[in-house]
Amino acid sequence: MAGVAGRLARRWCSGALRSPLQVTRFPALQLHVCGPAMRASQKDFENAMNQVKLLKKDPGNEVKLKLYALYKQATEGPCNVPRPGVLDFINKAKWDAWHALGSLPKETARQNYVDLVSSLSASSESSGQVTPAADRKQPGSDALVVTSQDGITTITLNRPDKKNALTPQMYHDIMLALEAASKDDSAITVLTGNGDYYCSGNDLTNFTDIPPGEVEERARSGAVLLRDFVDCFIDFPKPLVAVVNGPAVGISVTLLGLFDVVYATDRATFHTPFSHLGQSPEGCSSYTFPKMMGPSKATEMLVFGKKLTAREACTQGLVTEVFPDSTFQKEVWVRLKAYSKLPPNAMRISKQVIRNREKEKLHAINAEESSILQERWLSDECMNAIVNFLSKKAKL
Ligand SMILES: CCCCC/C=C/C(=O)SCCNC(=O)CCNC(=O)[C@H](O)C(C)(C)COP(=O)(O)OP(=O)(O)OC[C@H]1O[C@@H](n2cnc3c(N)ncnc32)[C@H](O)[C@@H]1OP(=O)(O)O
Repeated sequence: MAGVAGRLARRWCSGALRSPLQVTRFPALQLHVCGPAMRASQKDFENAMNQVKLLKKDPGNEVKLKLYALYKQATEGPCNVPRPGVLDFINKAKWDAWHALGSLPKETARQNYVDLVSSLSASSESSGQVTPAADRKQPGSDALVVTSQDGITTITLNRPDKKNALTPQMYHDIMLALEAASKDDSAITVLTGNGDYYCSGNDLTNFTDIPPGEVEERARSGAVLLRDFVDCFIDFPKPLVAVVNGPAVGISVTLLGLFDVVYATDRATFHTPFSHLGQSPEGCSSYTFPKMMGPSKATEMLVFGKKLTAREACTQGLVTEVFPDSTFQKEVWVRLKAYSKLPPNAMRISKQVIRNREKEKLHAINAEESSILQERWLSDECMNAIVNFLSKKAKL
């Protein structure tokens, strides 16, 4: 079973449903799924398990019990374990729901599960996404969700409570997801965020808990990670689209210069507070930003940390188009679905013709920026800025 799906199923089976009155919070993500298939395959089933994780609205305990029962029936067959004791209310409710399915065949339970999830997803406020790609290697944590549908592979940052700040695990998972997306049969790849933020950049707590003797080594390995990460964006062979669903900070902004198209909600802002953090630009922005907006506008952003509105970012060429927040998801996904029907090889080749002109240059810039940043991470300015952030967080 795919990692995310497995974790989800385990969570459901092992206590997410803590009390019949307790509501499990689901991360907010707009989604829309295919209608019910005539006969659900194992892949459909795994996709459905991933979709449950992205439901915008909590489906309520009754539906969750139904999902639990169908999941158990589909994977283990009829319930023939002893009924939990009368005081074990939660497990008894789960057992009852499963037992009520009697001898329903596994295939039918699987189909019913898929149909139920599909109806929940369709009724959820939605736009244009999602069928997780069950045959791809799933990332190592729930902080990233990869889905594939309608010729579009979507990589969603899924740490909304931390404004989708990027942990080392997430950098690795994004690299894996890009690698898989470059080889799958989708025509377009999308990066987006779940929740009110697109991404708040590097997780600043990445700088904590470093033993004194290991600071240099951490800076060195951080620079290697950064370089590898950005290289994946430089080399990505298919059209890469950023669906910027909210404010973006730091590396999530600089990387936009390596995307082919950037769509933003009018609620988005673009902020690169590198000097405030004692750091320096990465993601090839020292090259792409001056190229797209001219050196002085780039300096305002990258050196003085001026935060741009979505409309300003669009005027500066960083954003392709801005949409009203109320229709953002709908309009963007309709557009992307139409683009994804274009001949994929032609799109891939056209992208490469554009990118190949400066690939070498971008790699060299990435290497240089990473090495400068490695030095910056060791500076007092940087250390102080991180301590500042962490003390505010700790309300010191
Ligand atoms: C190896 C590769 C290195 C690549 C180099 C990359 C560099 C960069 O990306 S530099 C940019 C780093 N990012 C930042 O400086 C942003 C820091 N965060 C903030 O300024 C704010 O949190 C905010 C403006 C993004 C949101 O403010 P607000 O709406 O007031 O929400 P909170 O501050 O309460 O945030 C909620 C929750 O999320 C945590 N959080 C947000 N961003 C980060 C982050 N970048 N790193 C770590 N944690 C973050 C925040 O601490 C709150 O957590 P709790 O207090 O636990 O609820």
